[in-house]
Amino acid sequence: MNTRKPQSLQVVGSHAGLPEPLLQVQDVSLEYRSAARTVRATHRVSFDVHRGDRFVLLGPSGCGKSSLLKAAAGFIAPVEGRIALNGETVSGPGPDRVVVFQEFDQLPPWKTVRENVMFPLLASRRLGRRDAEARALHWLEKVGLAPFADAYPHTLSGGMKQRVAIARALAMQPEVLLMDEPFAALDALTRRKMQEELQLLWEELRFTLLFVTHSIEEALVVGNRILLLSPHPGQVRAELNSHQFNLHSAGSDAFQRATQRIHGMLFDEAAAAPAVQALHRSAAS
Ligand SMILES: Nc1ncnc2c1ncn2[C@@H]1O[C@H](COP(=O)(O)OP(=O)(O)OP(=O)(O)O)[C@@H](O)[C@H]1O
Repeated sequence: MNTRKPQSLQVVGSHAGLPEPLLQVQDVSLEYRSAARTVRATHRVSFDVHRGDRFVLLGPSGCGKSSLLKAAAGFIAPVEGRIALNGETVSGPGPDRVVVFQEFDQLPPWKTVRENVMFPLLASRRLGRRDAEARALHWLEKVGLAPFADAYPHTLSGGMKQRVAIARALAMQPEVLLMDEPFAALDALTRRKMQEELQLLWEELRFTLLFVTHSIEEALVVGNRILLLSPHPGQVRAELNSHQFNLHSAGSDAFQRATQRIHGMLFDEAAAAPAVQALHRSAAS
């Protein structure tokens, strides 16, 4: 658990001295094209995710957060720019990037909890049936659902379904776990509990996380780095270090100040300008 005293938010500039990023998003523009029109979802967005990061994409509805996550997953291709994992251009989906979605129906209802977790391990031919079953049970234990291994998804609460989806994703041991507003459909108490459980899992396993949310509080609690995106089409407003915050600092003065500052950067052009200038200044130095 992070017990460091909360400090003020730092705008991130240069990453000089850091090892090669695990996931690189370079000048990525994403578009949806139909015969009638073209929608530009993001405009030349760049960011680097390092191994063990809890990297959050934060911005208003429609700024292209989910589109960026889908592009990192390989479901959609950039119209300009490049996404690379371990230096290799992402050209399609792969078992090294697993997505947890918001929707509870991401679990096939005809499979038990155990079979749901086993399914990608078997489909990707990572493991044979016996090993897949052992691994599924291991991960169900980690998320506290081993007693429900033989249950069907419709008998579970929303939070339990999301735990199964997390177990299923982590069982694949992906290079990056991609989460698209995974707790947004849960009630406030369950959402907080799930954020805590995710934090505890990360403390234990140090996986790499790319997490989408439009909640400033959730971004501060979940992330160690936050990319702020402008309204549609999404462009980078600023990148912040937020490792000093966690569920225990939520509600503190420093947390409230950080929330207000981010709110200003996201929604108030005048407040955003100095942050972006600071970003450029430190990137140039
Ligand atoms: N399949 C699609 N076809 C056409 N346009 C799309 C499609 N998916 C997304 N868009 C558009 O792309 C833009 C970005 O959408 P996206 O879902 O990535 O934003 P978001 O930041 O995740 O929003 P939200 O927080 O509301 O989920 C929006 O203008 C949206 O209408």
